[in-house]
Parts: sequence; structure tokens; C-alpha cells
Amino acid sequence: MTSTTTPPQSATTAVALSGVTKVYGRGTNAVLALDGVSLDVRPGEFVCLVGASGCGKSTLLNLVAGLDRAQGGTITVADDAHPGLMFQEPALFPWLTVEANVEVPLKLRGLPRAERREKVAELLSTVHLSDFGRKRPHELSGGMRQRVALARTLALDTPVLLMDEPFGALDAMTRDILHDELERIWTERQLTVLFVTHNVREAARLADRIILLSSRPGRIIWSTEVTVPRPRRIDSPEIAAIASEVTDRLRTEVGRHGK
Ligand SMILES: Nc1ncnc2c1ncn2[C@@H]1O[C@H](COP(=O)(O)OP(=O)(O)OP(=O)(O)O)[C@@H](O)[C@H]1O
Repeated sequence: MTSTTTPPQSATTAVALSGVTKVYGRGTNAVLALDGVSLDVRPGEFVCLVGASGCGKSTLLNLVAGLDRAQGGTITVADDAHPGLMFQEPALFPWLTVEANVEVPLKLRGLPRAERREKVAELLSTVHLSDFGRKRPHELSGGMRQRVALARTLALDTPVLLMDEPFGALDAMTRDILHDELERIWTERQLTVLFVTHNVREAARLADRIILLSSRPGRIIWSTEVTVPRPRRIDSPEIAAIASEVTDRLRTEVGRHGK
């Protein structure tokens, strides 16, 4: 079996992984990064992936994004949508203004100029950066740069957002604000989100479901539905209790591998 992006299996699945296996390298240098990962993500669901360093979280996102191919299994994205991918580093073009950065995907999509301008204004308003369109990335804070990266990803007009530690480099206060912002945008746009994080509190704060991957090779070893009503607070006892349970599971898994 090879990795494919075939039509959706069911209207109740936005992203489906079935028996996904990823090996890097060959022969004696081969590294089995993912081993038979199966996961169905519901449309509009917010799924957080946690696991020890090197367990294959980024690999999984890259495969769903279509940046790499799996050796085994299938990956299905509903309606053949091309997911948007965001990283810890905003990866903006430093020589372009904020507006021009957000405009890049719109140009690539071939939107006419007037429509692009309208869309850029709407997206900057969505991430609360309407007054900063003419600035360049170096004039912005880290949190603002991630807002630009988010606006640029949203410009792809995709229903599926893949986020690889997007707030990992930010201070706690900025992260807290961006959690609220992301939650609002996720709800307003009915996005499906796959979010990788090392921060278990962040996972409990944001997720509908938390998935725990084993240490390499990555396999899904545990998951939990987070039913705490929204809006949530990262410092609430309910979130702390879930984070503590995830930490315990993670610690057991890391301990099992002697890392
Ligand atoms: N291009 C590559 N070539 C060889 N090995 C790779 C490559 N990319 C990743 N790996 C290995 O595959 C495994 C999974 O890597 P991946 O980056 O997906 O893990 P991760 O869970 O995202 O890690 P982290 O939490 O540290 O970011 C790791 O052992 C890594 O060293």
C-alpha cells in the first residue's frame, strides 16, 4: 500500500490516516518514525498530538500536509483539501510588508488584485493586525509575527489547519492570548485542527481530543476526549487535572524507553 490523497471515505471524517508507516533512510540507516498510525479526525475537531521528542509528531503533520510520502498506509483529506501548515517559526518573508506576506497565497491562488486587497484586509482584521499592514516582520513582536503567519495560512482558504508547535517560542502571556484568538478563529471558520505541542496544559486548554504517541516508532498509545466546556482557562483546576493525567502517561512512556 502507498500513501495517497484519495476522496473522503465519509462525510464524518475530515482527515483520515490508516496504517500510516514512515521510514527515513534505507538499510542499516533506516529509521522507523511512524508505525501503523490510524486516526480519524472529525470535521471541526481540534486534535492535539503529544509525545516524547522524536516520536514522529512533525513527521505525521508533514505527511498530512503532503510535504512527504509515507511508505505504507493511506492518508485522506476530505474534499481533497490542501491543509495549511504553521510552524514554531513564522517563516515570513522579511523584505515584504505584513500585507504582502498575507497576500502571497492569494497571488498563488490567482485572485485578482481588488479581491486580494479585500481579503488581506479581512484576514488582518481577523488576527487583529489591521493597523500593522505596512510594517515589516522585524518591526513586530513574536506574537504578532505568529498572527501574520496565521493570517497567511488562513489565506489558503483551507478547512484543515496543521500546526506544529506554533506558540512554542512565545511567552506564557502571549501564548494565552493566542490560544483565545485561535479558538475564536477555529470556531468562526469551523476549521479542523491538528496541533502538535510539547505543552500538555496547552493541549488540555485547546483540544477536543488529545492523542499520545509512543516514543519512536510513533504509534498511537492513548487518547482522551477533553470535555471541559469552552471558554477554558489554562490555569483552571479542570485543565490542570487533564494536563496532569497526560503528563503521567507521557512520563510512563518516556520511562519505558529509558529516555
Ligand atoms: N529527514 C529525516 N531523516 C532521517 N531521520 C529523520 C528525518 N526527519 C525526522 N527523522 C527522525 O524521525 C523521528 C521522528 O522525527 P519528528 O521530527 O517527526 O519527531 P517529533 O516528535 O516531531 O520530534 P520533536 O518533538 O523533537 O519535534 C526522529 O527520530 C527523527 O530523528
